[in-house]
Amino acid sequence: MKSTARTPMRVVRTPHQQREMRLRTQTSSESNGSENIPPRPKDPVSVFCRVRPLPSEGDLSCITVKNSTTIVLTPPEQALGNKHCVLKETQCIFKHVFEARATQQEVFTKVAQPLVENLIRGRNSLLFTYGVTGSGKTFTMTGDIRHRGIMPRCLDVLFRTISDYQTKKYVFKPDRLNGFEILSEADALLERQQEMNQRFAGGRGPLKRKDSDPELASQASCEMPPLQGIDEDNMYAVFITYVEVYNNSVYDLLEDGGIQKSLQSKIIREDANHNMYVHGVTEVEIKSVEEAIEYFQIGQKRKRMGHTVLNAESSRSHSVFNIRLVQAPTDCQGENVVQDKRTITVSQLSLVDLAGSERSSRTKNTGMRLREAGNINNSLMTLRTCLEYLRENQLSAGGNVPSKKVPYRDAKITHLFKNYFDGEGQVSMIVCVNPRAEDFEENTQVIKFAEMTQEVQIARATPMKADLGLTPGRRKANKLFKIAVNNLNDLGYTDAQKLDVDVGLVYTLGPNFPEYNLDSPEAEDTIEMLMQYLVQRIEKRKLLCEDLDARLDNFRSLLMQREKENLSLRTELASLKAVYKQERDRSLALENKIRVHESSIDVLNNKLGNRERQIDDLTRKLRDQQNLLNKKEQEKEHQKKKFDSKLAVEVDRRDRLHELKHAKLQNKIRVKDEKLKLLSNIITSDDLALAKLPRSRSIDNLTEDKDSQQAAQQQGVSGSIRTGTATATPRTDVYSAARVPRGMAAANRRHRRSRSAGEKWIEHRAQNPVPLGTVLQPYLKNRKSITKLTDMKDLTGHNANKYMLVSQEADTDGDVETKLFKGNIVPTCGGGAQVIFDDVECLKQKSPVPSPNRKRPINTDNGGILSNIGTTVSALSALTSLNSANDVASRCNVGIEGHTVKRTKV
Ligand SMILES: Nc1ncnc2c1ncn2[C@@H]1O[C@H](COP(=O)(O)OP(=O)(O)OP(=O)(O)O)[C@@H](O)[C@H]1O
Repeated sequence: MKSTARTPMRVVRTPHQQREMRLRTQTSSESNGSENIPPRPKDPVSVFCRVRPLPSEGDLSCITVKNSTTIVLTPPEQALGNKHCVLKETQCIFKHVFEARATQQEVFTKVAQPLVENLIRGRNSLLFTYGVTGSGKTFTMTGDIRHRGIMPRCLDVLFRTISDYQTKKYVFKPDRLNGFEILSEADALLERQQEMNQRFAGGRGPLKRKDSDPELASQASCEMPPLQGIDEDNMYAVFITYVEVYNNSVYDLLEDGGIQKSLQSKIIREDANHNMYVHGVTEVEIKSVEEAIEYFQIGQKRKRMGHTVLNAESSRSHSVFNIRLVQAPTDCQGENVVQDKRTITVSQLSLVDLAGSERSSRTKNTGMRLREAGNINNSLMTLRTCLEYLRENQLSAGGNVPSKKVPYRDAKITHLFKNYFDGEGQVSMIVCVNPRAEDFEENTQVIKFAEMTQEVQIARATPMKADLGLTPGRRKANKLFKIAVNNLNDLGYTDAQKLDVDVGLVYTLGPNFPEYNLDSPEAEDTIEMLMQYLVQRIEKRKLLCEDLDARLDNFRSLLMQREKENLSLRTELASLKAVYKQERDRSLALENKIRVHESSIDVLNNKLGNRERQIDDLTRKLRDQQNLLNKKEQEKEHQKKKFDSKLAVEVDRRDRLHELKHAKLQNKIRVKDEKLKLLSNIITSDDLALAKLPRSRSIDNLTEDKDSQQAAQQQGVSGSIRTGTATATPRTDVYSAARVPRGMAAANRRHRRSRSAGEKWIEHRAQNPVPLGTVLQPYLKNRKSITKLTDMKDLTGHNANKYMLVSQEADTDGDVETKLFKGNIVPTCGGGAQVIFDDVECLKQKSPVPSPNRKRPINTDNGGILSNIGTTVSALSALTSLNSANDVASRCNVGIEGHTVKRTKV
């Protein structure tokens, strides 16, 4: 188990954030005019001058090194003793002047070593060599096998310094945006394996180098002491890029994939920290100086091949060799890099070997060479212009003169180093001069430019380290712990290797830790004490391990038991799963069936719906038919009623006719009987003569009366009644006056009542009359209803003086006609009574169902219920039919005849 960091982490700002804050602070202070915040420290460009030895001993020198900082330029004429020379001697001062005898080591120590120290401390630096062709720029920067230049020495001293603090390969990985990301140990291991596979497969990958190249080894070995100032708690990795700027195009010299690809021009971009970089450049992680030199040589080779293809010269291009140092703090155990990208610090040392700066007129170049020279001059002129503008801007800062825009982008080489001049870092320049007289003029130009450059101020880079609040010296403690473990292992404590690193224990042992070095006596004491503690720890660990083993055995047996149970459960589970599968299949099949049935149910439901709709339609039709049938039935019933009433009327009429005939025959018989009686009386009477005439007359009259009455009845009731009414009275009067005892009973006038006196009615009507149901009803205040008039008492027994015969008839149209025959009951002298009709009322009730054959009466405003009331007797004769008259007459006759019969008996 690895312990976690005990010290709480502080909020850490990345270098970029720190730089941004610093720039912001500076901007605000400048804009506010505040003088509280001190201005950023600036250093001038460090310009060194190196004078190479004269190419040949016979050459005339025009440069004299006066002291370590000053040279004197002497015109060649003057050097030859020409007293009239126009040009004067010029004296130039530099930071340091290396005379011809100066060694590569001296140059490195003075110029490049501080830059490597900057690199280790996380600062950026730029070093470029400037001078005419053949002045020793490449010699100074690269050197040869025997005289190693600045670049290999930088790499050598760098690797010597960081050798114990290097990460494994691919822990830091370029993100192709000029930044880096941190891979975990596992990912880094995977990358390493892939690289190895590629190497064995012989495919694309890093260089395939020989393990020991004596030439390289000699070039790499400088035997310089490591530099101071390294952070021992950090882990480091070195990356290199090598590009060439030729004809204002940038080429990647380390790009894999053949010369054609290497000759593809790259573009320059700005990263998140405002640093310029070549986009897509090959960035190689190197772990030793030999590896770096080997890559450099590969680059050189590609450069030469490219120049052959392009028919160019090596001195016509600018070479940029970048050394990038990536560092990040280790974790609290000092073991691995903290997996936080923000903690990474990247510093860069750019070593630039510029092309020769001679004029084309002197070199007498033409064509291609002239164009090259033009480009070179242009880029160098741009460099010169940029530095001049920078100097002018810095000199006029705070004044009223507006600052000039520095034309970095006019040339690729200035564009690439824009951030050094504009931002921060350290810039150094070595002006290489060939002291021969022929180069006097160019040297003068170069030296003038170099002098001017010294006046350019560059902001000093401040070291930017991510402070995570971790204990310093943790890596040293880790190392001490591992030394102690190794020692114990050598002494036979094999368990010591199993101990986890405990840096806290190391801290507790030494009072001055971590000030002392690993090879100091204090460190040895610490290791001794550490070993003792670790021995105790190992013993305790052993005990604990034994206990753990016992527990493990127990646990194992328990585990085996559980495993067995698990196995049986698994078997059971498998069988259950099989059952479950079957059940699931069955359920799926059932579900499918259900789906099928559901769909068929849907179909049936649809059909049912259709059928129900059809049933509804048919029911509606049936109801219509039923209604039609009912109507027809009603009509039929109506017709039936109509015919029934007709039939009843007909039957009634026949019956009445029959009765009339019967009555007629009886009358005839009676008349004959009376005649016979009279005749017998006559025959038997003594006073035949006296009695003969009146009797015969009386009989004749009676006979005539009967006959005329019957005739009248045959002709019509109304006529008979009218006749009766008109004629009967005088005839009765005659009887009452002359023959009251034996003739027809005369009306007793004394019993006649006035109309104003109380009337008592005999209402003679059928047994079940048709109800009138009308509003207007005959008003009879005091009445007695009878249905038959069979006896005299029916007429006289109720003290009635009014008689009303109610007759109801239905005609063929279904109308009901009700007739009220009204008369006075007049007592006769013989004790009988006679009815004298004096009024007829006719009530006609129209059928509500009109007959299809019947024409509506014109006057039907009152619903045809009551058409006429109180018609007179004279009008009645015109309105009533023969049949009804017969009926009334026959019924009236009953009363009359009854009286007659009685009278006869009396
Ligand atoms: N300080 C020196 N000591 C000894 N030899 C030197 C020195 N400087 C240069 N030379 C020699 O001079 C020759 C030309 O030097 P070099 O190629 O470095 O010049 P250069 O300025 O790089 O030329 P170019 O601009 O063409 O690249 C080389 O053979 C080199 O060995």
